[in-house]
Amino acid sequence: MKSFGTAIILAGGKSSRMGFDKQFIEVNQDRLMDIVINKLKKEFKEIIIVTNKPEGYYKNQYIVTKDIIEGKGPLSGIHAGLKLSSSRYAFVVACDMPHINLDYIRYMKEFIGNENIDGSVTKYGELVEPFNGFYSKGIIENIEKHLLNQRRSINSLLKELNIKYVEESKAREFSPNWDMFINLNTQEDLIGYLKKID
Ligand SMILES: Nc1nc2c(ncn2[C@@H]2O[C@H](COP(=O)(O)OP(=O)(O)OP(=O)(O)O)[C@@H](O)[C@H]2O)c(=O)[nH]1
Ligand SMILES: [Mg+2]
Repeated sequence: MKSFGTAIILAGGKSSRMGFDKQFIEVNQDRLMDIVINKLKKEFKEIIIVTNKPEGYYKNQYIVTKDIIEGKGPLSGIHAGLKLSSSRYAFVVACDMPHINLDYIRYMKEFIGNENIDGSVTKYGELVEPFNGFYSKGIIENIEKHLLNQRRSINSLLKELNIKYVEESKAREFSPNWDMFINLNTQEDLIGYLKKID
């Protein structure tokens, strides 16, 4: 089994704050998702999209799948993605995070190395950034138990697992303004992003 050959993109949310489906946002006629996918392809052989609209994708370039435990938020997506992953650790990102940082991804791979952990994510003050992180295929059952107990929080699950944390100061060396963790929740977020890339 490969160690780090897989990236999972979560695209099964309701986009309630954005008001239209975030997975199909277009930037200069390209789908934002395609920009994300094309960057990830440089570092990952296997791309898995976990979506609630599989019909919206061409399936020859990547794996397209749906939640198995539906309607429980991002952990549902991580769960379905890990099930199909052929790698020991999968990189997990949200469909609305445009600033994929390949240098940071490479750093995280080395940081994990051969260690036997449940995942690796980045600290942010007292909080953690659950995306732009690596998760082990070994936590599938942990996620199932968590969701069956009606617990949806990734952060509360992480507290129960063996996670290796990257310090915020280290991550800031790669992304001083924290861009690589920015996600587009609202139309204001999207407008701000479009202005910046102009
Ligand atoms: N597969 C899957 N992905 C999800 C689910 N809920 C959220 N996501 C994804 O997780 C990421 C982070 O979620 P949010 O930023 O809260 O997105 P969202 O839930 O669509 O947006 P809001 O409705 O505004 O909260 C996004 O990439 C979502 O597409 C889900 O139930 N299943
Ligand atoms: Mg949400």
